[in-house]
Amino acid sequence: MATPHIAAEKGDFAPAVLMPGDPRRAERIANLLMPDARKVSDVRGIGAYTGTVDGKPLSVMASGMGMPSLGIYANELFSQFDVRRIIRVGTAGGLAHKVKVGDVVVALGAHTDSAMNTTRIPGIHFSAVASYPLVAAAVAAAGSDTTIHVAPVVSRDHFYGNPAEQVQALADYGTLAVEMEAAGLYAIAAQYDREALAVLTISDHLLDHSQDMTAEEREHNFERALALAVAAAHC
Ligand SMILES: O=P(O)(O)O[C@H]1O[C@H](CO)[C@@H](O)[C@H]1O
Ligand SMILES: O=c1cc[nH]c(=O)[nH]1
Repeated sequence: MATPHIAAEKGDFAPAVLMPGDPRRAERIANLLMPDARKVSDVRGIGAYTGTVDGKPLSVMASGMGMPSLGIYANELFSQFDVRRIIRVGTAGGLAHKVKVGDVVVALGAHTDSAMNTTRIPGIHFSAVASYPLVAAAVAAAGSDTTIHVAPVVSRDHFYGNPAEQVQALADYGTLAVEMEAAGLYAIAAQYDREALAVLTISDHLLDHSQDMTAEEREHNFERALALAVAAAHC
């Protein structure tokens, strides 16, 4: 049955959903992966597509930007459409010297400055972690590629204004990248006893902006991350 934000029926979604932030990237991914893709929802311009990859069902749907937006879609997909796993295919800013623009980060866990996870379990600082089988599948698909990293990221409520001392401290603690959704996704998956992973392409670097991707490149440059995401979706 349709929800306030998804105009589809239960069987319209595959058990695994790839979820970029950008609706245009979602359409591009669907066209790239699934010649048989059909649009199953388009509420608020957030297109959702379902088809098959190598005979296996897959859906692609954008989250919009930030945890509140992703939270709406993840909640509805897990609770109303029998979705079992969501794999975010996103962009992120590098915040440590060991990652470069164009590298891929498989987000093992996600620190956050958002209150959304603070209030989940009273008195507890919730740990937002990826699902191990999905991490393992993505790592296996990465092979020996040294530009693919497996590490914690930070999910922030603000895109602009990363305090320099916070960036340094996060890097000192092994955090490689900043984005805006993974911590929310991991927590919602845990809430529903489902699986989640974020595979992030580094689109810009907080310590050196000389190689930052343009808006168009951010829409297009995701193929390597996509291969890992599909491996996780179908593991
Ligand atoms: O490229 P996407 O997947 O949207 O991810 C990143 O880009 C957006 C900010 O430009 C935020 O959603 C952030 O998490
Ligand atoms: O949240 C984000 C996403 C991409 N790049 C950033 O610097 N921050």
